[in-house]
Amino acid sequence: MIEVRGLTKGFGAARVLDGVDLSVVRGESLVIIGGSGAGKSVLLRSILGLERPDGGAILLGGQPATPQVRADFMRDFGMLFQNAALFDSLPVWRNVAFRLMTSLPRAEARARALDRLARVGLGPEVADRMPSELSGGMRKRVALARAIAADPRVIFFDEPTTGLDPQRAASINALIRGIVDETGATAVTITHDMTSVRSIADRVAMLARGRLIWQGDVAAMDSADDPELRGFVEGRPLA
Ligand SMILES: Nc1ncnc2c1ncn2[C@@H]1O[C@H](COP(=O)(O)OP(=O)(O)OP(=O)(O)O)[C@@H](O)[C@H]1O
Repeated sequence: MIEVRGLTKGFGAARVLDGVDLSVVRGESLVIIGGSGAGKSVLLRSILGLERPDGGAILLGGQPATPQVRADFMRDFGMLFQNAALFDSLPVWRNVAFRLMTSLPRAEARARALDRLARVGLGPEVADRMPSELSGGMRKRVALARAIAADPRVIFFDEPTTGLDPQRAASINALIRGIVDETGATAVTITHDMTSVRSIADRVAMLARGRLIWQGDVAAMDSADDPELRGFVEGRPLA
């Protein structure tokens, strides 16, 4: 579904990505972990075409990511941004239906929005409220409903649990896993929340020093002996 080959990207003298190789297989849930500043966002932004890599290649659905290939790919993708990124001037249902409004009549778009809100545990009474009237956890749910509004085949989750208490984080993790299982969508998540990793991932890739230093099934993570991965997973203080 997504293939990254030898990706490099630097800012000034700093080389953030130094030859990243990554394959995301259709239908899998891949979680990319790594410390703050490791380059997770730069990698995600490069895949999305928001960052211009210095070198390497990105393939989407097996084809080099030309503007046309990227445009086709983007038609089928959903994204949950770290800060929810809702439009403050639009009521909740319009936020959820945002991408549907051009292709569906208003009443159908609203019905779809209500369905997706129900899917993430929010009742119809939330639909006409403004984002500013919601708690952080509810805003994340609305953003999740928006991400799945158009039945995407690929969904990106950027730090989905940041700023949530452990129980609300657990419900977002469970929702994400449920959506991936039910829809068969391919999911790519970046996070440093190990609880998220264990709830969401089929496979884990760890980014450090500009490279993916470990990749494997989530079940293999705890028995892997890579010292950097061990330190991260166990939350050991940095030397
Ligand atoms: N536009 C930019 N200009 C200059 N430096 C940048 C830019 N974007 C990212 N960087 C640098 O690239 C490095 C990686 O940043 P990135 O945001 O990808 O890290 P991250 O792994 O997502 O971290 P976090 O977990 O804290 O969000 C950082 O050192 C950052 O300062």
